[in-house]
Amino acid sequence: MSEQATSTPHAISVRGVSKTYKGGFQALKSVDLDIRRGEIFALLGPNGAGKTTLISIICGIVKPSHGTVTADGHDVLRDYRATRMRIGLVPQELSTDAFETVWAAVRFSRGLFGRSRNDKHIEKVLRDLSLWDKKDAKIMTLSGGMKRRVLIAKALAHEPSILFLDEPTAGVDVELRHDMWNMVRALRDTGVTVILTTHYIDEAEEMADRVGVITRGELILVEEKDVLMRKLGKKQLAISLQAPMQTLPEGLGEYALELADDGATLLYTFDVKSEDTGIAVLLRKLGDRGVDFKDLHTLESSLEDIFVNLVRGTP
Ligand SMILES: Nc1ncnc2c1ncn2[C@@H]1O[C@H](COP(=O)(O)OP(=O)(O)OP(=O)(O)O)[C@@H](O)[C@H]1O
Repeated sequence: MSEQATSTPHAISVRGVSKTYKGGFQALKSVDLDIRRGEIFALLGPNGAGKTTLISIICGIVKPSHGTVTADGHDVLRDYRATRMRIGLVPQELSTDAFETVWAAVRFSRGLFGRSRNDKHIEKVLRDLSLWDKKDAKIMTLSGGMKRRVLIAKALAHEPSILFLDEPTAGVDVELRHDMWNMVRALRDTGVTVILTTHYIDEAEEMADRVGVITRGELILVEEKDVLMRKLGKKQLAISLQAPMQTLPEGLGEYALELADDGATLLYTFDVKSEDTGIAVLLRKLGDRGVDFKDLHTLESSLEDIFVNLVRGTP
């Protein structure tokens, strides 16, 4: 998809960024990436792929070996204070200011980025994150889920326009995950650009406008989520057989068929884009060969299937 020409710069622009750590390990290899203003961008990748390294470089915390990063058109290293003020970062680790109250910790975070005191804003952030009734509680007394909310509140205290969430729902229960997703969507609706890293593909499938896949330090794909699902998604017809089969029926080599469920199901993979799926003829040919079935249904691949194939290098 072509980038729309606009006079305003992208929220984030990464150009030719590589990172080799001391000791010689190359964690990133010439990454180029533009994050559009107001989108939710999910960065997916297996363990050790380079996600945290990339985020840390974008936030100006880690220095790239090569390349440049701009936030709202400002270089993140040369103009660190100006860019850091625009960026909120919710790190993976839980907060360490255990003895602070929620209110004090969040208010302090605002000051760190040179913003003047604004108790009204802090109150709004705490209310939006359902933390208001915990404002005087010491952080150590909160549940894990509440501590995560405090991390988000701290990241939002200085009114950033770009928010990074590094594995926002790692290890949280299902209910809290859904709350998080709603919070992130609500933020996007207020105009905040959101970049999240995740291991959970359903999280990206649920929330992201665009998806980037990083593996072994290379950004191998950036795509609109819907386009990705259409382009790389497969559809399958699952044919439940009356009698299980050990081998595929003869003479149907032109069809992408495989047996599943110990031979009780015949799976036919067809092209989503093609006009003619070939299903009608296949079913007739199966009938001609005496293959009876009791049920038919279609299956669509998930983002997870697509991701696994991409990372394995067999899209
Ligand atoms: N300070 C460092 N010095 C040397 N190697 C490092 C350093 N930080 C990270 N690495 C290595 O760089 C690679 C990428 O790490 P990174 O944390 O960016 O991956 P990740 O995609 O965020 O992984 P995870 O999902 O496990 O958090 C890993 O192999 C890691 O061991």
